[in-house]
Amino acid sequence: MTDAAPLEVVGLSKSFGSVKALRDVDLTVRRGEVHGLVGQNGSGKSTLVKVLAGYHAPDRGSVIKVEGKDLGAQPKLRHMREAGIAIVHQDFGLVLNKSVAENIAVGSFVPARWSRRVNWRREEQVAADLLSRLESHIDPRAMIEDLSPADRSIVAIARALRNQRPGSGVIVLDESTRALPKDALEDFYRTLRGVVAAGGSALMISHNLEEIMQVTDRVTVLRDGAKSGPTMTTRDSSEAEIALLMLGKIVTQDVHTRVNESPRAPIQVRGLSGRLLTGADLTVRPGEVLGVSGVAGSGWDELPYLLTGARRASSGTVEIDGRVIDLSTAGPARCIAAGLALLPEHRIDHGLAMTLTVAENITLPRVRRRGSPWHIGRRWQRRETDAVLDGLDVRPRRADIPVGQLSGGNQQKVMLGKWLEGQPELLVLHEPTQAVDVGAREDILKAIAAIAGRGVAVVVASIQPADLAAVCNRVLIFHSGRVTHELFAPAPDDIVDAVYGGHLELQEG
Ligand SMILES: Nc1ncnc2c1ncn2[C@@H]1O[C@H](COP(=O)(O)OP(=O)(O)OP(=O)(O)O)[C@@H](O)[C@H]1O
Repeated sequence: MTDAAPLEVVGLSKSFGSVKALRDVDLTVRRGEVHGLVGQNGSGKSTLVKVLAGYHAPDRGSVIKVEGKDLGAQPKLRHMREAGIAIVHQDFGLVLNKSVAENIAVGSFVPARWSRRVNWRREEQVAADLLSRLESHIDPRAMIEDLSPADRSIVAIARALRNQRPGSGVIVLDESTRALPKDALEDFYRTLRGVVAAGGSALMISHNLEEIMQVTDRVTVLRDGAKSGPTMTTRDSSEAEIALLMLGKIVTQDVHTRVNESPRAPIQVRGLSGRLLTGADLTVRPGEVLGVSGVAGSGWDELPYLLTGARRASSGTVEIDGRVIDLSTAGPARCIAAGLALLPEHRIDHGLAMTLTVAENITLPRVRRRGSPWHIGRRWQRRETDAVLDGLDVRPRRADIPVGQLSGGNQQKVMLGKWLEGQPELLVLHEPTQAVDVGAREDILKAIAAIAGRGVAVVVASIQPADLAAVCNRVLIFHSGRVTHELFAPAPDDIVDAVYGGHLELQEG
């Protein structure tokens, strides 16, 4: 082992045409540390990860050293991997219908020289050894889909360690914990601490400043592609100080935006069943923000899709203004026509058309109604687009570029903006503040309250207790496919208790 840092980046720049995504960034990850990397949406974090993954070539003059070795001008994925840089992506990137050993082996297994066969017994042993290094007893033959979220996260770390010698290498955690429920986070953090205690290192990218404070040893802040202030020792700084360096302004993390409900007839959902939900009944009033949450596998996260026709329900109806829609037969088109709108969790696959422009994405739901077969009409499109770009501070403020060129958080704002400009009867949002920085989170929560204030019934499905507490008039908690708790204007701790505590009775309103 050398005295050199496991990772040292010097003068790293990356341009996309005229956009300078990274400007002269210096960053050193020390041995045995968890190094936090934070920044506003669009500040260059993903670009830095993609350079470290060998996906983007950095601009000329940038230097990347691993264990003191300069990786040259255009390091590729293979060079990064061999040098011991491993990326753990959001949602872990595991193949659900493959085994633990197969997932750990992906991209790394060595087929036999002549037969080209993979020796799966050997791969299972490799997986077992890695897992035992992490003090885990997960069966290498188990299918990923049968594992808990906590165990999946440990498999992802084991896979990252596969090409690293003990006591060296850097695991890059690219918002890896975003979708992890609270009860799985402790296991993940414990495993990570074990890795760095054994001399490994980690670079953790996260929008969750509470997590950054809890887990990291030092933290670097990016702003507009450049370093904002020197790298700080985490315990000598604070969330407020980091947020100020990120955004250049003070933000209230404790947002409170609940609105008053309208007296109009409520939307009634009856007997909604799917793969996990079993006969859910719920009522949402126009102007109300209703939260839904629960542990993994309890059905709460299926509800947004069943309720909006994005996934066919096995049974269930929704009644809006006296019209009853059978959710076991109605598809998305009928549901949209009836005023049901969905902001899905996976924006790339389900929420946005990546090659269409920002303006086209924002106005898409209303093109048919507002335009004609001969003429779409640019003026209303420009008005709606400007309202979203300004209201949610989308950066860069460009209507004409493909939405795929925006950073993840800015894409999230566009996807939300698409529905904010309409007037659906019921807006269902799944993890609406994912991928956004603390400043944008405040803007998004206020925007949700504002649309409810216009008389729209809103459902927010989330595992973030602070988000639910900030905007919801009421929160339903699911266990085993059923509603077990109904909380009125709850505090975040009430939600955590109801999700992870014992089964309480339905609270009185
Ligand atoms: N392929 C690309 N073409 C053009 N511009 C790009 C491309 N990829 C990123 N950018 C721009 O580079 C800048 C940095 O984006 P990046 O995705 O690195 O930000 P980020 O800090 O990861 O943001 P977020 O927190 O929202 O994920 C943004 O202005 C973005 O629009």
